[in-house]
Amino acid sequence: MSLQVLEPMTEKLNPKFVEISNLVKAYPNPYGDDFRVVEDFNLNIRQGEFISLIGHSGCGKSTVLTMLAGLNEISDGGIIVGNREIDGPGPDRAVVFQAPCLMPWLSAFGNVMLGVKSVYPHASKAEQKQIVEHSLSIVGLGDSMKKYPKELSGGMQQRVGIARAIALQPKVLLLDEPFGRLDSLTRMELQDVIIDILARENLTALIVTHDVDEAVFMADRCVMMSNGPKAGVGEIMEIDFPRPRDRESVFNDPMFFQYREHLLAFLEQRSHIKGETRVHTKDNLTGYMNKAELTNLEQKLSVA
Ligand SMILES: Nc1ncnc2c1ncn2[C@@H]1O[C@H](COP(=O)(O)OP(=O)(O)OP(=O)(O)O)[C@@H](O)[C@H]1O
Repeated sequence: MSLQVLEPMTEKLNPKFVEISNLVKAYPNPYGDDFRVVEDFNLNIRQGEFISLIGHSGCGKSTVLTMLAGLNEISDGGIIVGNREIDGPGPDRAVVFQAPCLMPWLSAFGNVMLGVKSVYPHASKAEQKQIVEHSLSIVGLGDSMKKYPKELSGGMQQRVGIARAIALQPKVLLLDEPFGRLDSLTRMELQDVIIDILARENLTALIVTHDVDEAVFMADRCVMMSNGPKAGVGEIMEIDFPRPRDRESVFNDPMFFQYREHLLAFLEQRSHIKGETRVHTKDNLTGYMNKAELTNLEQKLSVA
């Protein structure tokens, strides 16, 4: 069964499936003027593309994601998803947060069903059940549907969170540090789950992450945000690894080292600069360091 049964996608291969234009988020401050967290943030996302959004803590990554989700009011500028300007949350966009926040009195099946019923109230009971079961199976919980959150590990709970999101059959999947609380093995497993789902369902996705390896491994483009306030897109780096991606060959590819080095160099050196967005392909990457400098920098960033 395909998750597109109820609502077939019509905007295939749209190069500007998501258009974020001159986006601003400003909060009023006690002095009567605005604290502009994000300003002139511009980004177009292709249908089916996977974007990773990376930047220093507090620069405004989650702010951009929640505005795209429709959960945070847009102060200025706008966001178009599939030819429609967004003005609030909608089933075309689903979010997976760091904590899955499951209803403790409902089973995994019940938690996923909750969203399906509200988004597809007119689908038959059999169709709703089929969507829930399918979503739980593709995240690897086919045998644990009847379990309650307290009977599930942190990783399994996050799988339910992912199933709940994809069961809504969104066009855009938004991931806000979804693996931040998980151990590295579970994190890798869930990265693979997400990559598989996106390939299968042709979903467009954006992940906010602090993990440079994750940003490179998962994405088609890494978008690096400049430091706030007034944060915007500092640089964009295209990741030229074929899909489907195989973890071992990606991590052993010399380009992987160069991509992550470039991201780290941005975080260290350029993230305060705001101006014209620089776009990098594998042929024009800059900012290389030698291995010792890189190790030094990684240690510094992990302490910060
Ligand atoms: N309701 C609010 N009122 C005022 N300022 C806010 C509000 N919500 C967020 N901010 C500010 O917006 C800025 C960006 O926050 P945001 O959570 O988007 O950053 P982030 O890059 O996702 O951070 P992190 O990586 O640490 O999660 C921060 O300086 C934060 O203090």
